Amino acid sequence: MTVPHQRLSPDPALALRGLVKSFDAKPAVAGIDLDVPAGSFFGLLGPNGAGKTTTLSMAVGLLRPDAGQARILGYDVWADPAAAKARIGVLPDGVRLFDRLTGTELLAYHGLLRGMDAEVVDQRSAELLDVLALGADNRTLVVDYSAGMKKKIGLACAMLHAPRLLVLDEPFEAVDPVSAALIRDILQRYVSGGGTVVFSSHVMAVVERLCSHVAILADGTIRMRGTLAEVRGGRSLEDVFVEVVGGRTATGSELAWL
Ligand SMILES: Nc1ncnc2c1ncn2[C@@H]1O[C@H](COP(=O)(O)OP(=O)(O)OP(=O)(O)O)[C@@H](O)[C@H]1O
Repeated sequence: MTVPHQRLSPDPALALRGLVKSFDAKPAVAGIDLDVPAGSFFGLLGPNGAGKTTTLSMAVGLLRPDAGQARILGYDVWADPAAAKARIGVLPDGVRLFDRLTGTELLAYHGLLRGMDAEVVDQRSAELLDVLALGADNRTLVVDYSAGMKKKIGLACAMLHAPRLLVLDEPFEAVDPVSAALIRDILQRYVSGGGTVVFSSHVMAVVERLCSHVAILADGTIRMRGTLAEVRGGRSLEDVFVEVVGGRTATGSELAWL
């Protein structure tokens, strides 16, 4: 099932202009312009090393670009970081968390850092832990969580302050199918309520199922973008993806020694 386009407003939730980033003179992102419509469920696809994490990190103010601009709901991420960051929730790559805390403590820390009322934090964090099946009274430290549980607590931290835009780096990676279905459901409801989600993924089925819009990245540039239907053009997303990124097919003679 694809999600219908929801209440798209004319101002993009996220606007990237001319983003460029190199590491040791090697371009990782080579000039990206992208508008993510407000109310959309936006999937960023690309092979390993395409520049997805680098792009999203620059988009949310975690990594300074060599050139270019990122605006979140009209606020420049680098010129007006407080206003921009107040409006987003981010699940970064690798989810670096203060992990010597329980889930409840970590959420309290995030909520209070954002200036939220302690009672609201308590009530929302209990609800998030419950909905994400992490257990509101779980005394396990986050450092001892499984990879999938860490993803889920990272997502809870990103959602706690009810941001208008969620930017999620591979939210479904390492997550079991039951939890993935749960996360899909939560995100679909969030978008139905007017929120915007941008996420990177390698899982075509998830992107096909959830996204209203898709962009395919390769070698630090956007190769294709549009609504899901436009990008697919009546084919499977996987076929389009492989064609766009120039997939290599095995001849059968490789690894003969194996
Ligand atoms: N901190 C860094 N230092 C040096 N090179 C980096 C750094 N971060 C990313 N790169 C390089 O930039 C390129 C893009 O990496 P990036 O992590 O953005 O890709 P990605 O599309 O997210 O890949 P994946 O799907 O494997 O997570 C790669 O060639 C990577 O090696």
